[in-house]
Amino acid sequence: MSVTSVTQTVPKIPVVDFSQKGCLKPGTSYWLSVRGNVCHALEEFGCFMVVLPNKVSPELQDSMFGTLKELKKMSVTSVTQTVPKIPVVDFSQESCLKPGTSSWLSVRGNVCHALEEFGCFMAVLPNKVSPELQDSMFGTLKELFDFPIETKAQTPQEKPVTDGYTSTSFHESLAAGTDSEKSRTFEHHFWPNGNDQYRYEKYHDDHVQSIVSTLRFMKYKKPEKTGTGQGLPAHTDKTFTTILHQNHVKGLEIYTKDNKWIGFDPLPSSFLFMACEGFQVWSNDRISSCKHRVNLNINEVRSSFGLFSYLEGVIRAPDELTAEDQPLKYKPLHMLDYVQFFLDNHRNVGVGYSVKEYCGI
Ligand SMILES: O=C(O)CCC(=O)C(=O)O
Ligand SMILES: [Fe+2]
Repeated sequence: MSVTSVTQTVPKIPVVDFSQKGCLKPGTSYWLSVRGNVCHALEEFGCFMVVLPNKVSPELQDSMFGTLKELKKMSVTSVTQTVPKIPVVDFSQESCLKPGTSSWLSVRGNVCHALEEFGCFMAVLPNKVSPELQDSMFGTLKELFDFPIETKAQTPQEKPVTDGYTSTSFHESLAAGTDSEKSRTFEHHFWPNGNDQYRYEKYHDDHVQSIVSTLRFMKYKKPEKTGTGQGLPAHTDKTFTTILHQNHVKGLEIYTKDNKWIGFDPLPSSFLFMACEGFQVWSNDRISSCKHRVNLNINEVRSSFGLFSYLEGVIRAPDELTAEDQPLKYKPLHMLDYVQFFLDNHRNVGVGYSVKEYCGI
């Protein structure tokens, strides 16, 4: 595509080729040629198409259009829509994590509103999860589930936090604690010589002292038949908070205050943040734990990661959240004891058992 002449019989927008290095150096023959084409094109059409081969790499394109797609989705999704949608909170401004700045105040307002209304929100962090990081995370997840069943079944386990391997006919999950020791034990169980891709604990904030977390890898088999609701039954997590990240295969749904199931539309650089049962106790029911399920309708393997976080010790609502018209709703809750109780008794108490039954007043 050197130069398309402007004198074609079927008129076409003229193309000017800027691929030669010298074409921007005044006086060179390339420059003279390009200048002639530009002038001619402008005189005839008032415009031209500029061709700059290799200047816009496929990666740059992907990143530009990816961001555009995210922005487009963000602008139409709001917590005040009439058809409810999972609220989106945009964390793209650097200053939004600096307390007191206007973007922090705005994000804080959106987070509180979303949690009060839905118990969850989708956090959009453009450019924080690069395509390379995504590939590496989902690549590691695939490698993990490709290990023989015997290796997976012997994954180190520690109670009460649900580390280890579990499976049903539709779904497998592998979980490991996120402190350095547990995560190293997990890594060496699968890769005796270590695996650089797996070493995620470098992303973990070790200043979050009282939080115990489990990182769980989940893989859902292709549904045998779509529309049969295979996946995970409706439940609330027995954690304080859960943060989910998934591949492109939809299926996660959350239950709204007006009793509707709404689907989560994942974006590559986004997470779903959910307030869970511990949060409900701490907030004295101001925030309800987010009820959700996985309902597979696409004939593809769905993969997801969950960071399940628990608070060590006892949770009680702070004074600010209890008042005469808002009396205390829960006895103090020892989260890890509650998790252990549920693990030991879930067959008897059922999947719908919650903190209301365990320590509600
Ligand atoms: O796979 C998902 O997105 C959700 C998993 C989930 O809800 C759970 O493990 O508690
Ligand atoms: Fe869950």
